[in-house]
Amino acid sequence: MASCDTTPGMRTLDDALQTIIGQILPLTESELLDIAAADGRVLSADVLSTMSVPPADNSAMDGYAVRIEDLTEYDRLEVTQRVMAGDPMGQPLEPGTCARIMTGAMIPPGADTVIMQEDAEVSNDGTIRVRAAIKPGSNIRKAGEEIEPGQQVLQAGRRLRAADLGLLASIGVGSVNVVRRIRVALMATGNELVRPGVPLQPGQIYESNSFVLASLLRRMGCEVIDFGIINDDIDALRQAFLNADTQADLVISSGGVSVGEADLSRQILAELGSVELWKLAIKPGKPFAFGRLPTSFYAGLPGNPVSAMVTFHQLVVPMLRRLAGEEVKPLLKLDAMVDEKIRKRPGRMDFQRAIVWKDDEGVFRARALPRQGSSLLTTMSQSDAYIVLAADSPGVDAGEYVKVVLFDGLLT
Ligand SMILES: Nc1nc2c(c(=O)[nH]1)N[C@H]1C(S)=C(S)[C@@H](COP(=O)(O)OP(=O)(O)OC[C@H]3O[C@@H](n4cnc5c(N)ncnc54)[C@H](O)[C@@H]3O)O[C@H]1N2
Ligand code: MOO
Repeated sequence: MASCDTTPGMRTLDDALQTIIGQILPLTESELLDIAAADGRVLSADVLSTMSVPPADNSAMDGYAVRIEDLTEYDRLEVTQRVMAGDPMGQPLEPGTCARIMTGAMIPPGADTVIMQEDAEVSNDGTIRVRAAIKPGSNIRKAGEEIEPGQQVLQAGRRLRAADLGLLASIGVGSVNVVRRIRVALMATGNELVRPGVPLQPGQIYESNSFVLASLLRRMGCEVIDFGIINDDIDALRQAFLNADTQADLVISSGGVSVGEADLSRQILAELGSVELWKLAIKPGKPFAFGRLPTSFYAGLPGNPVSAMVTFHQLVVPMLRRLAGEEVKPLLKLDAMVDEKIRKRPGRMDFQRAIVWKDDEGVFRARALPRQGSSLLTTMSQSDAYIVLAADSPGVDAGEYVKVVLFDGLLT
């Protein structure tokens, strides 16, 4: 029978997130940036359009601008003008005439419908005959049909995506106010750690967490202040925490948050500020700590590389979103069928690394990697999703459905 994880004092992930969201207030400082430079940044103010989009009625097709009633009154229409996209307004349409028009060109006064050229038969005498039944108003994009003056196009708290930058450009906005970059101090703790590039001595390992975390932080638009490796020495750690606190909005360390004799991070956090959370019912990531330093927040990630990533995704990303004034929404979870059984000990919510694909019948399938140790960084590199198993779940059998969170959906 599966035994339970009975670690005392473990908080659920939801409970922890509530504490974090409740304690953190969004930053209030902002900066004005060109829209190209604002990619991935968070708007600090609503953006309202001062103009109509499109600015004028224009053609959605290459063809002929006509007056719809002329189609019943005249067998052929004379092409009397030609309007291209970018041209000034054409001449008013006289009865029995039409305008050659290109996609994006302004509709001349009097015209109310565009015939696509495939529906027009062109004669050498400069007239056309319309071959198809046409609905009045066809192929015209009306001024303001997408955006009207005064309309809010983007809301404060929006993390700008590619389409948003285009949208801003389309209403003539060249620069926007965004929340200033969140400054994050990053440190890796542990006497065993060395940076790649030097040979390992017995007992040492290469430090990898800060490379992973710095990459994730930059993807979130943060300014990373890298404090490198700090030894398990109480004075060195205290000094690093104090320095980091003066420079950053959020201090993140990895390692040293568990219960071992060199696990000093929490001790220093308690001494300099307050421990608001410690020990979560998640696997991996149990020893995660959250608290306050004199002027910044602190997140203590477990040293195991997978634990550090899982806690970053589940807890640090919401912290960063909250600091930036974004709405913190639950992650989108998909249902996928497992093709092999998964066993788990009840007690902690489990984040198993998995491969996800769609089978020939269109069903999402997931398979947990065979090894799930929290020290195995290869499992993060070789997978594309987390299978999320509830704390009380004993696991699932082959053919049952599980919840999966795709790494792509994590936006980091
Ligand atoms: N008696 C107990 N021991 C442990 C418990 C427990 O509940 N009781 N929890 C285990 C769990 S779960 C985790 S997770 C780890 C986390 O411990 P720490 O956060 O204190 O991390 P360390 O002990 O410093 O390191 C753990 C592991 O990760 C390696 N590491 C650390 N930093 C890095 C880095 N920057 N890059 C690469 N690898 C790193 C480190 O060498 C250790 O092997 O505690 C368990 N123990
Ligand atoms: O929580 Mo630890 O992160 O299980 O390995």
